Amino acid sequence: MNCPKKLSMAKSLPLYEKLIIKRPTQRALDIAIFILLISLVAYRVLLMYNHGFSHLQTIAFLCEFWFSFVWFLAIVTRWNPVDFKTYPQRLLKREVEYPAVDIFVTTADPMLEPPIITVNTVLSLMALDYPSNKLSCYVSDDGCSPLTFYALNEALNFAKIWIPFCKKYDVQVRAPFMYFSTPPHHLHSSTQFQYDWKTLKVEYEKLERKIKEAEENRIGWHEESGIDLAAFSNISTKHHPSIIKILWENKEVSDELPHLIYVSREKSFKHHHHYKAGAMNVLTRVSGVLTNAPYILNVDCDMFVNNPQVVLHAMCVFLNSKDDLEDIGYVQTPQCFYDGLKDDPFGNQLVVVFEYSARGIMGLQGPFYSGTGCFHRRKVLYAQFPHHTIYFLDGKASEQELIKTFGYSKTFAKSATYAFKDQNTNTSGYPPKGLLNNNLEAANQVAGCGYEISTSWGSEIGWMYGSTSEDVLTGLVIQTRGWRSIFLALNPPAFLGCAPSQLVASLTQQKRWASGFLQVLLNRRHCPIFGTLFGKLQWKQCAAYLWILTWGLRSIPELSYTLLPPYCLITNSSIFPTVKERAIFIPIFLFIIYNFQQLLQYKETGQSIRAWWNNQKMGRVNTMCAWLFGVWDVVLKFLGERETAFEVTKKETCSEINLRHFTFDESPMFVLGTTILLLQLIALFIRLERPGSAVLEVVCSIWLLLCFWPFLKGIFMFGRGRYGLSFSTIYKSVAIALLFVLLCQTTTMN
Ligand SMILES: O=c1ccn([C@@H]2O[C@H](COP(=O)(O)OP(=O)(O)O[C@H]3O[C@H](CO)[C@@H](O)[C@H](O)[C@H]3O)[C@@H](O)[C@H]2O)c(=O)[nH]1
Ligand SMILES: [Mn+2]
Repeated sequence: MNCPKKLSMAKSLPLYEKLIIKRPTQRALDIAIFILLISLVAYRVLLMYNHGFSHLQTIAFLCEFWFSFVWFLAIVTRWNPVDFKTYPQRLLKREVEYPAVDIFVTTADPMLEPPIITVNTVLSLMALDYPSNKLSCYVSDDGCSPLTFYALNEALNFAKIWIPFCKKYDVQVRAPFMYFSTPPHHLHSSTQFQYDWKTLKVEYEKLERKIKEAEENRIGWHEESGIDLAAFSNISTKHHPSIIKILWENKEVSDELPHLIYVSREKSFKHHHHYKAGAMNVLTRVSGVLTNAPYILNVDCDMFVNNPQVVLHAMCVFLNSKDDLEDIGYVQTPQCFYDGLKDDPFGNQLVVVFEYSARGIMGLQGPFYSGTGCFHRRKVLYAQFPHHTIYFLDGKASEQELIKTFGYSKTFAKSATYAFKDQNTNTSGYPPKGLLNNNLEAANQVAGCGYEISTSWGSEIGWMYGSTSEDVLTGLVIQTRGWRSIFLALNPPAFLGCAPSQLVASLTQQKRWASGFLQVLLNRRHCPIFGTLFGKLQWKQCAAYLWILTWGLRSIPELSYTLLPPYCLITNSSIFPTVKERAIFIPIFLFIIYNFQQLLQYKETGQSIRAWWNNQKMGRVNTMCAWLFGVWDVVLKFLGERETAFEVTKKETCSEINLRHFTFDESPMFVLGTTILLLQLIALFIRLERPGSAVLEVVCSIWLLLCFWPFLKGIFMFGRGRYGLSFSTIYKSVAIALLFVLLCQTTTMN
């Protein structure tokens, strides 16, 4: 950073501050729940001590012990909530040279991720409030699609009028589809504005139409487009050479357009491409030889910029003070969603998780890396340690060492040594001026699919391989080296994305996360426990990682616990204290206080009671259906049966979203959900026929029935397309439920 001496940094105001949030009620409730959980566990122990061993009690004991453990982790995670406030105005006053930022956007499939969505993301990024000559936008296209390429080209033409418009009128939402979805709010201000607004809207609609027509594959669009699509002809998306095209080069003018580069990495049947992590590593290298900015911002193709000042905010953290110990590795913004369905019917907007758990983690070593909306220091991705103490490779590393780590490209090795150098001499990246057009050859080389063989990519440097949640794994590795991170919850939110708007997509995403997390937990090289024992991961941070990484595993105790009430009702036994026992208050209070706390959290975050109920219901469905299958995927992988694939989430433009109903398909996840529902029905029916003393068991069963109610609707909607469950799902579920009843009866006979 070229900071003039006269401007004494020490005296100037800080660029960001940490604010402690006090939540005494939440803490008290957390503790109360923990004490009740422990009491329940103690109750089981005493019971078995007095009445001897019982299978039923042992299962309950194990489950409740596990719930207490997870609750403990949750308390540690959210005990110290904090907030960070950044002051970009102060940064603007300091006469500093802004560092360059390389922006990465990933897209993988033009069918699941319509190009118009990607185009909007790219347009919003190119229009960021930051000197354009310091920004380079790289788009990775794993679908190697001429359509995406064409859409980007068209978008570029539109960008030439869109970006000046945004800057002139200080537009807040810079994704055109969003901007034009509402009438301009100062339409009446000036005739010039009205005129510009209308012109831009017409132009945007033209762009939309062109992309749509190409999508519908109107004959001749290839030729008519006037764009050279030869590189895309006669290739398979899974097997093709790398295609790198510089769509726009900024000629060092700060109010022009930023660089725009299209990258489709080489793919071959012989080499594993490692999904998103692989794409990110290619982008890291390609940008390394072309622009080599000291900071990297990455966003998914569906996350547009909602706060154009976000880069300035992030720089407030990175450039705060020269005297600061440089130990902040990345700055993460929360995943917020636009046009979320009312009352969060599929429980995937994660508002409460972000407000409570993420804020808590902010008070520890810092947020997990969550894959999108994150700024990294480049050298952090090259495995450097904080505080300039130890370099993964010191500045004097031999060429051989560099090549062994970073691969055979000499151009890249050289660029990496620049990245390691002090930030002070490296504000605009290497080479300091312009895009190195001559380096396209090197760029193609480092985008090759065999480039990483026997290098450290994916194991020590870059994005880590081995988990479909590459984001959490990569963040863990960084924090294990001692880096801290900072969470930037801006208002308005920095980025807005699109949450899956249908049940199947949502469950698939949950399944992938659960299996990805488990893969991190079981990773021999980098797991949080080793990170704390042998690395620099703080123990509380380790607890927070364990809290999230055990998501998938939670399905097993939860499913077992769910089977207990129907088992009791069918066999006329009991698992909870009876009305006559004073201990009955433990589960009752637990139930009341827990749900009260949840409700309070939904209220505090401005959500409805309905949203609470939907989330609590979907919590059960996600855990027992999606997460269980996530675990199953990992088991299969261990048995060598199959590779866990990264299934891309389907993105829909908001106009398509009108479904609040559950929709089903043939997935075995639905068999499980339906079986759980049927079991509760059977159990309650039996109980009606033969009243007994078990009361809480009945309550639990009814509660579960309500949670799985959409499946009952699914049965009734049988035969009505995707709103109903399929015949095969229903008969499989009936068979399993009957088998369970039969098993219950045989165990009682013995
Ligand atoms: O082979 C692949 C597969 C995916 N992607 C991209 O990865 C991103 C995330 O994929 P998506 O299907 O949207 O997954 P989500 O579950 O919505 O993503 C969340 O979870 C992922 C890890 O599970 C993180 O990587 C993401 O950043 C985070 O938003 C998208 O931009 C994809 O285009 C690729 O580039 N190549
Ligand atoms: Mn996504």
